[in-house]
Amino acid sequence: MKTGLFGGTFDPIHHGHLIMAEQAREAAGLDEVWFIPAARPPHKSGCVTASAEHRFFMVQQAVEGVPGFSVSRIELERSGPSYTADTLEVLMHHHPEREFFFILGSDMVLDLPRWYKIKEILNTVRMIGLTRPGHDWENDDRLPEWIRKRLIPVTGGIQVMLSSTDIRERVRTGRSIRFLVPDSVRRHIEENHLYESS
Ligand SMILES: Nc1ncnc2c1ncn2[C@@H]1O[C@H](COP(=O)(O)OP(=O)(O)OP(=O)(O)O)[C@@H](O)[C@H]1O
Ligand SMILES: O=C(O)c1ccc[n+]([C@@H]2O[C@H](COP(=O)([O-])O)[C@@H](O)[C@H]2O)c1
Repeated sequence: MKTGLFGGTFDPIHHGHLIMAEQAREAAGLDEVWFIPAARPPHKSGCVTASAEHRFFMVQQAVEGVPGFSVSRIELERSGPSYTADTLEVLMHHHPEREFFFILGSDMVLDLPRWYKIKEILNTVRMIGLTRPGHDWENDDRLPEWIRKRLIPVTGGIQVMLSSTDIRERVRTGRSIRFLVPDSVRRHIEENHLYESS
């Protein structure tokens, strides 16, 4: 069974994430996509705003009732930085019958050389790299060949100019986030006064 793993901070999840997950699913013929909120994203320490539980809950709301999409608590139940290599090791151990793919946007593709145990990760899974406006990894010479050849590029699809940073900034300055995030996520943000102060 082909399973896409979509790791992220999801602070909060937005429609850009959902659209890219769907494009990855379609392009690589994935049977399932598991969203994996990072408890402590390795390269974002200090800039995560909502708690891991709030971020998990919002992802859960966003994927509820979507066939093939689900959310995993695996990184919330572990202490220390949420290294992808550690997550993959556990998942491969528990699900030897599955073929895993890791889904990421092009800004993160360019960050791959800095990841913990990146060689081991790329020996284990292939990565599905989706184009994010402003980050063109395919024409970027800085990306080494040994990483490039483990990437499945998804280009020419729908590109969404949305980021969690934009959403947080909109909430903080009292602007609308309607249609940028699922309604259930927007309600959770409002009811819990998330992102109202910087
Ligand atoms: N609009 C988008 N298009 C393509 N990829 C995206 C988009 N938004 C996020 N991603 C990808 O989703 C993954 C998780 O991203 P993350 O949860 O950090 O969201 P973000 O919008 O990048 O957040 P922030 O603005 O706080 O940095 C990363 O691989 C990132 O590249
Ligand atoms: O394992 C690493 O070294 C590593 C370094 C940076 C990011 N990641 C993972 O990449 C995913 C996207 O990260 P981010 O910071 O864009 O939310 C998320 O699952 C992170 O845990 C993983």
